[in-house]
Amino acid sequence: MVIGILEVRDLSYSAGGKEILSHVSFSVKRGGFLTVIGPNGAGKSTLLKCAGGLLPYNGEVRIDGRSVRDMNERERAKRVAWLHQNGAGRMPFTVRRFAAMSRYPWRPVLAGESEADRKIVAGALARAGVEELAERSLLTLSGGERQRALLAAALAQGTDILFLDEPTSFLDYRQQVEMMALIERINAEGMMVLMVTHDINHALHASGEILAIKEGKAVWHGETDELLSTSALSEIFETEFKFFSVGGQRRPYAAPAGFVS
Ligand SMILES: Nc1ncnc2c1ncn2[C@@H]1O[C@H](COP(=O)(O)OP(=O)(O)OP(=O)(O)O)[C@@H](O)[C@H]1O
Repeated sequence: MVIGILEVRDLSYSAGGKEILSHVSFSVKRGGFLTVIGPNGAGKSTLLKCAGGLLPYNGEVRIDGRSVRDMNERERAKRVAWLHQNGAGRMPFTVRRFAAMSRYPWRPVLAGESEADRKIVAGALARAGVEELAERSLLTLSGGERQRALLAAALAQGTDILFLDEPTSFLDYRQQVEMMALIERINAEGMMVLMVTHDINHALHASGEILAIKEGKAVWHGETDELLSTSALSEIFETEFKFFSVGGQRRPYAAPAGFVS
């Protein structure tokens, strides 16, 4: 059996007198790409927050066999970088400064930026294509620029796991294409990705595996190709889906039948 870099076993979470996640289990291998899909309010973001150790949970989450519960914040930040939904992009820092701040788990407390930090930050800005924005304030960036700047900061953090919560929300089509291409490139370079998205086509085209959550329970988990050959997608979203093959594309596109005239 292949042991994943990220192992989630029997994960449950309750809040406000309600069970929001119920006994969810999955694992993601080193360098893998798993996307979590499901209807509004299914528990997807909560799942990400629990798996990243940001919320208290029942069950077990392990990274390379070590319980996330036993890690302090710096230890977790050495392993998992985040792009949060409506993330921290409204802070009054330049893109370079913000990316430099994300080196903190690797620095002794109160230590300044080292030459190695500066090189890593420069590399991250280049990988995310935001070198030209380096001295711009995050407050002045468009939505797409801000997402790339935040991704650069996540890369500068130097982790091998990336959590993405709706990375393309509020982006126009060109920015979505560029963002997803960047995420796929980062994954191809070896970063494990756990992504939540409402865009089923981003899930189908970028990820190796898909996990569907509904009312806090895992209702489907498998390789992305398997999802294309069943009625699972229609059942998950309770609306019929149709698939369209497009020349040159590895996988078909999916659309709710109600959208297709
Ligand atoms: N602290 C809390 N107290 C009460 N209810 C909560 C709390 N946190 C989350 N919930 C509820 O849990 C459910 C799951 O929320 P979550 O944000 O994880 O869903 P989601 O699948 O990411 O939704 P969406 O797709 O709409 O973003 C929602 O009904 C939400 O209101």
